[in-house]
Amino acid sequence: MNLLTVSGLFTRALCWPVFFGLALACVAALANFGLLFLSGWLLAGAACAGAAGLAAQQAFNMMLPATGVRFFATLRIVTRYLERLVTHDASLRLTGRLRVWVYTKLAPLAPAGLTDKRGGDLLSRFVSDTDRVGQSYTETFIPFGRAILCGLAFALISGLFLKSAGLILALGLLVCTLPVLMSVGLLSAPRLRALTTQRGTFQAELADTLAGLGEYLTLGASEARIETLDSHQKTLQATERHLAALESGTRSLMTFIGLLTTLYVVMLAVRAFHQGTLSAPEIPMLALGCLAAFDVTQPLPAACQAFTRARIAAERLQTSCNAAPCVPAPTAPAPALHHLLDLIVRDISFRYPNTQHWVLEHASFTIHQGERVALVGSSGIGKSSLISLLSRFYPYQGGEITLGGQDLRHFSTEDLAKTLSVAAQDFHLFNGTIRDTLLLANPNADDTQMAEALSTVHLEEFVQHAPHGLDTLIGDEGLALSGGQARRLVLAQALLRNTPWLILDEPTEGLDQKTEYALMQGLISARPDATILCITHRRTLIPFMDRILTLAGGQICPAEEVP
Ligand SMILES: Nc1ncnc2c1ncn2[C@@H]1O[C@H](COP(=O)(O)OP(=O)(O)OP(=O)(O)O)[C@@H](O)[C@H]1O
Repeated sequence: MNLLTVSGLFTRALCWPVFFGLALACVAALANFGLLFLSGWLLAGAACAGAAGLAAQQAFNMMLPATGVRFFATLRIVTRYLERLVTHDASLRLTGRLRVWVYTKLAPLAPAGLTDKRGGDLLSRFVSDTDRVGQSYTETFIPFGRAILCGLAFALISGLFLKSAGLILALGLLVCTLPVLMSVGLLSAPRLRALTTQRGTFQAELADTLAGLGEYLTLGASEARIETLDSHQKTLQATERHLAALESGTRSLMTFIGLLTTLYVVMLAVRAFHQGTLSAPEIPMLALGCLAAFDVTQPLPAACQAFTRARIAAERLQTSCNAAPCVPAPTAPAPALHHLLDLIVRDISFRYPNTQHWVLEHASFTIHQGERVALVGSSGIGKSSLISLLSRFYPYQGGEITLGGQDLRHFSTEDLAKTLSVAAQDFHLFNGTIRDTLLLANPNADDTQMAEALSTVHLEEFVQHAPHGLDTLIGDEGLALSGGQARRLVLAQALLRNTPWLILDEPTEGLDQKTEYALMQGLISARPDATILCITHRRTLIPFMDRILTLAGGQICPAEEVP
């Protein structure tokens, strides 16, 4: 994606508002020019008539130009207001569409494609970069479009009164827009690129710091962390200062060019007056018109920097969004499943992307529908990795997995989620209420179903005593819950989804033996027909299972002849 392909989003959705905004911006600039142009003529005309005696004073028509001045003043206010309204609305809508587009590109990359990215940096790309690209139309297209169109119109209008003045004005505007802006563009580009990287790093560091604040405090590393953040901030500020100095310096240079041009126009006008080709009131009229004309060049240095920022942001979004998903989405719709949802893993080999170590090597096993199977094995042997494969988070390099007679590769993760519920070991709880958390798993669940699921995982009493019952906030990552309560809430989510398969990764970790026993009993009586694959290190869970599979050396023991 670059700014041109973003214009695909732009042309489809927002073509008219943006062009309407440009038209309004041009009318506002023309009204400003007309106001000063006419005011200059009116004041000088009135002064000349006053000096020429009573007859001239009475002959001078004050009303018509004064009405014109009022008209231009009102038009300028109204069109400026409307322009802001239309262009900001267009910009916000474009940013919104861009964010949806970026989300649809990023979502299929998770989780495998995002493991090497920092959360804060991704957030910065998702929020700031989309903002920059979304606003590029109003921050760059409008000022440049207005400067070109109105610059031409101002030169033409001035040229109608004095040809040479029109030419000089056009030349002055051209010098302002071309060489000056090109140099500011070239000088700013490396700093803007550095600024984007520095800001991304700063936001990533800040996000990490906030997420791990507790750990930094307990490890006594908070001071060092603050110093790191402070130094990042100072670097950012230095780059921003440099860019601001460049922008204001350019604006001053443009003002200077504007004044020189005006001075030259005045000299030309005075000469024309002496030659009798221009009236006296037309001299200040051309001078003020010339000054007003340079108003449209003032936003251009900022627009130039905004364009470079947007281009860099578009490149960064392109890098993030154009990565191919680690697990390609199936091209055909989800296949029809057999009545029996047997899982057959045949000769599977798997290693993580960019690693050499095989986690699974020619592993085979079968789990029939309705079975309850424990998966055991030493820490780090690959049990959770196997679950990730079943959830289609990672691709496997060899072998075949079928579920209900269909190749797992033909399912999207969304289709698979209708059959499998996974209560993972490294679960994530969003900040919200207990109700929000449960509704996330099943948006149609009513209070009775939620109460049943909570009772099965032995959280009913906890929720009853919680300050706001189901509407109690659980905090970031379930911070307001104990480890065991958080895990049981995740189990309640899995139960509420009511899928035929339940995959539980260490479901009773952090629970005392009595609660563990009661929970497993409750779970099995709540879902007697569910097929359960349960990863566990705990011997106490084994009696609840029909059989045990052991993962060792990348293979499943006992080795099975898989059909
Ligand atoms: N995203 C990843 N990228 C690269 N290697 C990984 C990744 N996740 C896990 N691993 C590696 O794969 C191996 C298996 O890890 P896995 O989490 O599946 O083990 P486990 O059997 O579930 O361990 P535990 O019982 O401690 O939870 C480990 O060596 C681990 O370092």
